[in-house]
Amino acid sequence: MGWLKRSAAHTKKETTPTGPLPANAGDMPVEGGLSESAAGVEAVVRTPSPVPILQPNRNESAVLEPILTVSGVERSFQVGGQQLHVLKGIDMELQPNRLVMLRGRSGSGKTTLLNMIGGLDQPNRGEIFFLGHPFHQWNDDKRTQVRRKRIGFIFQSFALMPLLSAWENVELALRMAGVPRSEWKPRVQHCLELVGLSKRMHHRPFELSGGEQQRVAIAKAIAHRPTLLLADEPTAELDSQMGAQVMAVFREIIDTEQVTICMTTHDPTILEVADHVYQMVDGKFITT
Ligand SMILES: Nc1ncnc2c1ncn2[C@@H]1O[C@H](COP(=O)(O)OP(=O)(O)OP(=O)(O)O)[C@@H](O)[C@H]1O
Repeated sequence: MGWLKRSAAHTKKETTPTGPLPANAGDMPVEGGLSESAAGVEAVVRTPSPVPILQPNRNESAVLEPILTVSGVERSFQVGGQQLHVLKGIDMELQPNRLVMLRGRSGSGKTTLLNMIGGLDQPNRGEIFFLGHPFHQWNDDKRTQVRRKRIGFIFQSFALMPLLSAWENVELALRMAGVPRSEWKPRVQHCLELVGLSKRMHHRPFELSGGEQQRVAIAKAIAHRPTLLLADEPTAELDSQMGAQVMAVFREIIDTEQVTICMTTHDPTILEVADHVYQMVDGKFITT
C-alpha cells in the first residue's frame, strides 16, 4: 500500500495520532539504456519560503552528518475503539548519497514510517530531524515547504498523469515546484535522458511499458533536485528485469544527482543493491 491511499488527500482509515502530539503539530512520486545519462543541469527551485532550507555539503558526503535522524519514533492509530501500535520505537539514520531499503512483511509498518520521514504524518512520540528541521514539531505548512523543495516521492503505481506525455509529466513537476519556465526544457531533457528514456520522451503512459512508466515517475520525482527520494515498493508491479532496470537507475541518480533514496520492498532479490537494509518486524527494526 502506498501514500496515495492515505496522504493528506487520501486518508485510508484514521490518520489523527492517538497519542500526545506537539502543540503545533499538523502533500504531499529502459529501453534507450542507462548509458544515455547526461551531465547535471542546474535547476533552482524558487518557491518563496520563510523556512530556511539547509543544504548538505555535497562534496563531503563521506564525513557528513546524516540528512535524516529518527529517534524513538512511535505511531499508533485508533481503530475500532482500540489502539493499534504500528511503530514501536524506531531509530534510524540516512546518510547522504545512499540507497537504503526498509524490508518487512506486509503490515509491519514500512509505509507508516516512510510517511513520517517524508513529513506526511507525525509520530506520537520521538523525534525526526530532516536536514536539521524538526518534522516532529512542525506544523503541516512548514513541513510542506521543506518537502516541496527537498523531497521527491515515487509510488508503486507510478502516479503519472495519463493524458500527458513523459515530457509533460516531468515538466508539470517543475511547474508545481515553482521552477522558472526558462529552466524547464534542459532539466526535463536531462532527467528523461538520465532514466534512459531519450527515445520515449513524447510517449504517453499507456504507450510505455511498466518499467518505462516507473522511469518517467523517477524523472518526475528528481526534476526539482530533491535531497531525499522516498519510494514505496517501486518495483512491486514490475517483472524482475524491469525491477532491475529501476534499481540501476536508482544507483545512477544517487551518483549523478547526489540524492539519498529510501525505499520499501518485499523483494529479497534486490536487497543486494542497497547500501543499508533495515529489517522491520512488527513495528521495530531487528538486526539480521
Ligand atoms: N491511517 C491509518 N489508520 C489506521 N491503521 C493504519 C493506518 N495506516 C496504517 N495502518 C495500519 O498500520 C499497519 C501497518 O501498515 P503499513 O502500511 O505501514 O505496513 P507496510 O509494512 O507498509 O505494509 P505493506 O507492505 O502491505 O504496504 C497495518 O495494520 C495498517 O492497517
